Amino acid sequence: MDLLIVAATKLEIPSVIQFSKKQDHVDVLISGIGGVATSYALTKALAKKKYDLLIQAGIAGSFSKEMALGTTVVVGADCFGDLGVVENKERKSVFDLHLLPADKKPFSNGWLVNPHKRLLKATGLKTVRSVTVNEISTDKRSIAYFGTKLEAVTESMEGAAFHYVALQEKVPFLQIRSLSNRVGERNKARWQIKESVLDLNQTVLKLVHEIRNK
Ligand SMILES: O=C(O)c1cccc(C(=O)CC[C@H]2O[C@@H](n3cnc4c(=O)[nH]cnc43)[C@H](O)[C@@H]2O)c1
Repeated sequence: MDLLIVAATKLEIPSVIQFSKKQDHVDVLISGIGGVATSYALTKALAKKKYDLLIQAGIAGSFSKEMALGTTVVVGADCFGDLGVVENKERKSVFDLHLLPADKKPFSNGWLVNPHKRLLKATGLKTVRSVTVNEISTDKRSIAYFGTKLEAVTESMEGAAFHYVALQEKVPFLQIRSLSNRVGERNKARWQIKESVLDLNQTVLKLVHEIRNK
């Protein structure tokens, strides 16, 4: 099984990188931060080589007040959270604006849904919704919109781009995210980057072993 592990930065997957160096069938792609960099790097990688599974691994902001930082989750559905307009203090998506039909492939009701339910279940992780943004959310209205209205648990800057390319290219995929901070918390002293990176790497490595031994 040929596996590609994608991360925005090297800092997020140090142990996975070390592990992949000793493996013939595990490649790592450091895509860069953001959706554009991720789409470009992943599309290029998939044009060069056929993969059986793609795993995106990264840290993320959390909208949940209950889940502990350092917890790792799997993303069942992602969306481009800030693709649209804020008009009279109200956020509207490109689907609300009727610029794009909400069910136009690869979207399902505006979401980029992971259809590989068995894979999601096999992770043993909590499956959550996530939003992808270009601008990290800091204001209360955006946080309430994404966390309460869209019921997202995590926020990243790459997830939806990863889902979009994987769905379009019809390659099975998993997006694994570890909660490093509460969305809106800009004091990095209150982030738990070390803990989330550790849990993320342990989780991804365990998952890779399990998938390959099936
Ligand atoms: O400073 C460090 O030591 C360090 C270690 C690992 C990763 C980083 C990053 O800056 C990763 C950036 C990456 O993280 C995602 N992220 C994390 N929190 C949020 C958030 O609240 N809202 C949106 N995205 C978030 C994002 O995907 C970034 O690409 C630093």
